[in-house]
Order: sequence, then structure tokens, then C-alpha cells
Amino acid sequence: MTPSAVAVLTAAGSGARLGLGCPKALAELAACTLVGHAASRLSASGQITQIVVTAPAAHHAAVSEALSATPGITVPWRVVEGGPSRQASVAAGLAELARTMDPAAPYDVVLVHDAARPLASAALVSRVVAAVREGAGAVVPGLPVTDTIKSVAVSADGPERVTGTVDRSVLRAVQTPQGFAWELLLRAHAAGADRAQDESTAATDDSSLVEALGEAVHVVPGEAEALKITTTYDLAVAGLLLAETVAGADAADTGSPVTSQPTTAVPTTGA
Ligand SMILES: Nc1ccn([C@@H]2O[C@H](COP(=O)(O)OP(=O)(O)OP(=O)(O)O)[C@@H](O)[C@H]2O)c(=O)n1
Ligand SMILES: C[C@](O)(CO)[C@H](O)COP(=O)(O)O
Repeated sequence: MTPSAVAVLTAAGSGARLGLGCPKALAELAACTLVGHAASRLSASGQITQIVVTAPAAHHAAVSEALSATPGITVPWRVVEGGPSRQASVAAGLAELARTMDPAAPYDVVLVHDAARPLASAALVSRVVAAVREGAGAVVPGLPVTDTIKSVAVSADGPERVTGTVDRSVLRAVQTPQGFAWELLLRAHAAGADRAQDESTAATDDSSLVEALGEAVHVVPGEAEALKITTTYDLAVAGLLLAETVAGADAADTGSPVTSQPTTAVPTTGA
């Protein structure tokens, strides 16, 4: 049976902290939307056979248009409505993948990736898929933490007070794409479904739902380029990183839809 890795690309957030007045996934970096950057890199990995993108209900068409306008997305994609939390949005993407799966050709790997991490490279996508196929049921990219981390007591009427210093040698800042054996992620989302309706109770990533099942989660090296865009500062940093990549590796295939050469339009639907 031919193995098939599929992806859920989350883009249904509001982008309140970015504050641009549009969903974060539609913010632009070098004349391409964040969701377009992320999808084109998933596609460029050559590992993914289809992408389901979650969008805010009111911006379904705009997200589709953004993807249609992005050069370099050669794998089939489609857009579904997201939910009230990231966890709910991923669940909606998984439901769409499950609904349309050919039982004769089941998926072996599913990636969950954030449009908010537009510069995660095609190489990182491949690394995560490979680790799942080598037998890790759940895989996250992670980077060592470089700051000294303190725990604090928070008080309503005074400054925070430090209660301890955490051993940072055992900490990792985890990123997306996160990769999973298909059946395992379905099981993890089913078990944690009661948390998904509210962002305050929802899991902030998918691997924590796997942890809650008592299953192992493995770490592969992450990358600085896979930074999460939360504020305008992050967007500015990503712009600098992208400019450096384009200048330094114009000839290399990084999966970026942005090059200094004219690009050719590609098919615009998930078909
Ligand atoms: N209900 C939600 C909330 C978030 N996301 C996605 O999950 C990723 C990480 O979320 P976050 O960075 O928190 O994005 P926003 O929710 O858009 O940001 P903010 O909290 O500032 O509004 C993003 O790709 C976002 O689009 C989603 O698909 N559905
Ligand atoms: C999934 C994630 O990108 C891993 O670091 C992160 O947890 C998303 O967090 P957010 O609170 O939704 O921004």
C-alpha cells in the first residue's frame, strides 16, 4: 500500500495580538500571505499528498483566494471552517480528512502545522514525516531554551515574585509542523474533545493530547526560521529572515513562493 502523509494547516485564528484587522493567516510577508507561505513549503517538501486548511467562517473565501494566488502549491488543498479554539480547528480538519479518506488507501502520517509559522522549511516538514515513518508515533520539532526561566507567584496587588529557577536543560520550545501516526492523532483528539470548545481549556498543541493518552512524543531538531508570528515584531523578524533566505539561496529550492525571479501561476484549487 502506498503511504500517504496529509496535513491540517491551521489558519482560523483571529490574529488579535497581531492587530492588523484581518486574520493573521492573511497578513502578508513579502507580498505573500502567511497561509500561502506555509502551504507552499508543505507542498515543496514532496511529502504531503493533500492539505486541509482551516479558516474563520467569515474569511473562508479570502483564505481560498490567498491560496489560489500563491505560486508553488502543487498538492491538492481545500478549506474548511475552523472552530472556537485551535484544538477545535484541528479537529475540524481531521474530520474532513477522515470523511474523504479512501479506505483502500488510508493515510499513515498526519501533520498539523500553523499558518502562524510561515517560514518552517520544507526540510523540517520532511524531517518530521521521516521520524513518524521510522516508528515515532508523535513527533514535535523543538529548540533548546536559551533564556533563564523563572517560576513566579502572581499577585493581583503587587509585583510578581520569583519562586524558583527552572532547569532549562530539560526544556524545549516546540514548534509546528508536528507529525503523528494517523490513528494515534484521531484517538488523541477524540479523548480530549471535551476541552476544545473554549480556548482557555483547549490544548495549545496537538502533542499534548497525545501525552494525555500516556503515549510517547519524540523531539526532532526544530529551526529558528519556524518562529511563530504573534506580534508585529515577529512579522518584522520573519521579513528579515525571508529577505536573507531569498538573497542567499535564490537558486536553491527552499519551498518559498518568494524569489527574486518572476514566478509562474499554478493551479488554484485543491483539485
Ligand atoms: N480558533 C482557532 C485559533 C487559532 N487557530 C490557528 O492556530 C495557530 C496558532 O494560533 P495563534 O498564534 O494563537 O493565532 P491567533 O489565534 O490568530 O492569534 P491571537 O491569539 O493573537 O488572536 C494559527 O495558525 C491560527 O490561525 C485556528 O486555526 N483556530
Ligand atoms: C502549536 C504551537 O505553535 C506549538 O508551539 C503553539 O502551541 C500555538 O500556540 P498558541 O497559543 O495557539 O499561539
